Amino acid sequence: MTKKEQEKLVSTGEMLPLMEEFYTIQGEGFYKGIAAYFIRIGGCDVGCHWCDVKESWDAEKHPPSLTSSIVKKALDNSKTVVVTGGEPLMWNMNPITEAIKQGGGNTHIETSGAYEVTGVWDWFCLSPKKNKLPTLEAYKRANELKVIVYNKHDFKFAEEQAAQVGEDCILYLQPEWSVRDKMIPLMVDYVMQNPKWKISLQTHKYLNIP
Ligand SMILES: C[S@@+](CC[C@H](N)C(=O)[O-])C[C@H]1O[C@@H](n2cnc3c(N)ncnc32)[C@H](O)[C@@H]1O
Ligand SMILES: Nc1nc2[nH]cc(C(=O)O)c2c(=O)[nH]1
Ligand code: SF4
Ligand SMILES: [Mg+2]
Repeated sequence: MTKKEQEKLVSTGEMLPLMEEFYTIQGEGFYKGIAAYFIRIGGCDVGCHWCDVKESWDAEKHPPSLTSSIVKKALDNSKTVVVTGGEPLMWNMNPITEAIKQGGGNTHIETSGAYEVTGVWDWFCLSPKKNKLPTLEAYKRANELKVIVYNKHDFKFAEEQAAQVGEDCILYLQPEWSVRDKMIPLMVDYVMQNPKWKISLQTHKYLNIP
C-alpha cells in the first residue's frame, strides 16, 4: 500500500497508528480490577509534563494498522476493550467502535476530551487537562471524570471540571504517580471534606502489570 493510500484509510479511521496492545487488568477508575484488552493509539499534542506514556506522542513513530485486524485480536482476548493513547480522539473512532460492538464487545475510552468526540462508547472516561480543555460534547458524554492531582491547585481545577459534567458522572481524583506520596494525604483529607469525590489509584503500577 502506498503512503497516500494509508493516509486516506487513517483519515477515515479504517487504519490507526497503533503503539501497543495488551490484555491486562484495568487499573484505574470505575472499572478498576476487571480484565480488559487495551489498544493504545499513538499521537498526542496535549503535552502534560508528567505524562506516563510520552513515547506515544509522535504519531509518526507508530505505523498505521488496519482497524479490523486490531479489533479481531482484541475480541479474541476480551469482551471489554479499552481504547487509549496518546489521545484517541485525534483520530476517527467510528470504525473501531463499530467493529468492537458488532463483534459483541464493550467500548471504553480513556481521553482528555480535547478533540471532537467520534465513536460510540459504552464507557467514557474523561481526564481533562488544563493545557487543552475538553469540548462541550466530551463533558456531556463523560461517565467518569478522572482529574489528576499533581499539586494543591488541582483541587480547584477538579471542582471547575466537575461543574461541567452531567449529574450522574462519577468523580475521581487520581494522584500523579511521581508525587503520590506527597499528594495522597491531601487527597484523603479533601475527599473526607468533599465526599462527592472518590480516590482512584493506578493500581496496575502497584501490581507490576502493564
Ligand atoms: C496516558 S493517558 C491516555 C489517554 C488520554 N490522552 C488522557 O490523558 O486521558 C491515560 C490516563 O492516564 C492518566 N495519566 C497519565 N500520566 C499519569 C501520571 N503520571 N500519573 C497519574 N495518571 C496519569 C491520564 O490522565 C489518563 O487518565
Ligand atoms: N492496567 C492499566 N490500566 C489503565 N487504565 C488506563 C490506562 C491508560 O494508560 O489509559 C491504563 C494502563 O496503561 N494500564
Ligand atoms: S493528554 Fe494523555 S497522552 Fe496526552 S500528554 Fe496528557 S496524559 Fe499524556
Ligand atoms: Mg497508563
